[in-house]
Amino acid sequence: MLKPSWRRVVLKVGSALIAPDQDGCSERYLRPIAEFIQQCRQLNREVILVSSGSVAAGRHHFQFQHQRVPIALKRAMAAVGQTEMMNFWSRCFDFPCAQVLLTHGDLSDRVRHINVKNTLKRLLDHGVLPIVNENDTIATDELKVGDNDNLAAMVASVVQADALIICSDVNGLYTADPNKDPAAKLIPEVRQITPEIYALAGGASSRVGTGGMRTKIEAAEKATAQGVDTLIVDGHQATTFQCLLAGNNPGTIFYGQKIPLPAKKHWVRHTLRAKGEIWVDDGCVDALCQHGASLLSSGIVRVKGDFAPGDAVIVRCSVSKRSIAKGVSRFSASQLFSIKGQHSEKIASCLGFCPNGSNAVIHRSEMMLLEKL
Ligand SMILES: Nc1ncnc2c1ncn2[C@@H]1O[C@H](COP(=O)(O)OP(=O)(O)O)[C@@H](O)[C@H]1O
Ligand SMILES: N[C@@H](CCC(=O)OP(=O)(O)O)C(=O)O
Repeated sequence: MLKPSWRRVVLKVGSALIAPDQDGCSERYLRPIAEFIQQCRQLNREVILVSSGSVAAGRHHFQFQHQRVPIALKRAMAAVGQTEMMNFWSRCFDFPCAQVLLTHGDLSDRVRHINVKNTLKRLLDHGVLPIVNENDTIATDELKVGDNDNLAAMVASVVQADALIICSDVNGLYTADPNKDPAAKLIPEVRQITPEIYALAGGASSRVGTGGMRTKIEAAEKATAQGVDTLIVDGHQATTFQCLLAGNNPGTIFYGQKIPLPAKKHWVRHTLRAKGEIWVDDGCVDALCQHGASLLSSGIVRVKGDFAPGDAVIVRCSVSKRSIAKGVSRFSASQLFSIKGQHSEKIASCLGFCPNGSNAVIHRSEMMLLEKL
């Protein structure tokens, strides 16, 4: 479904397509995908490829039979598999390819985020195909995104893509995992991602897949919030790509929201990870939810976690215990311990200084109310 309005597309290719037999990269599925990329470019569409498969492609170099691979070995597999995968893609094209390896930290740090954005833009401007993957060789649990569906959605947001196409081993979202339930039915269109949609998702069934359907729905939620149409399609079938080029939907499409979130709020909501919690009283919940106010110290009753100024936190109602909002705290956890419950004018005397010249603990421009209360 290559809409005329889609000028920039992020294409995500899963491990099961890159190395289906875990015996190095296989041409079997990659040729039609490479042709699709070429055709998109001929139609003046910009493509950013997010390619999984470094671990699956590198696995055959290591004598290891068990299904659960220790993390140090996985990193080594990724190191060797990543070069094989890049070589493979490069051989498919007569234009240059660029390897872009990212971790979550590269996207959550504002300066690095802008560097990634500028680099991707330069590559596209010069006709180079960016090929993105997680930097699995160095990524730790804390640093990594963890799956390439979410990574692709974050990349789609960074490059302000119009569409995200997730090529998987299944042709879309079904009412249940079709590998387990033969009666499961394909859902061709999703307009709103609700808890009921999440409830349909099961895990990965292939030996090499990471997130299953859940991470694809998470990716669709991230991308559609910024107005990016998101498709899940079957990358095994060459007909999928003919169908896309003919302007048809071969799988499931999640429609981009008509009113996209502003970029900064999207980044707070969908890229930053919360490092702690600020619990607030009922009056404060009312001010945030009903009046769109900034969070002030007077409404804070409890602070959890160890966070620094500039870190994201979850705001919780101390009565209902529900998560109300996510935002960037302008104060550290230890500073908030000193000023919680105090009126804003007391901040300077409590702390001995006013850290940033502002009284708001979380400014409303850096706070997102959470829809799923
Ligand atoms: N509701 C569902 N609809 C479709 N597939 C589902 C669903 N729930 C779980 N799955 C599983 O998700 C798998 C795709 O995820 P995954 O193996 O991680 O693929 P990839 O490597 O492409 O990221 C499918 O093969 C399927 O078994
Ligand atoms: N970054 C990892 C892949 C992670 C991942 O999400 O895999 P997949 O579910 O196959 O898209 C790798 O290159 O092996």
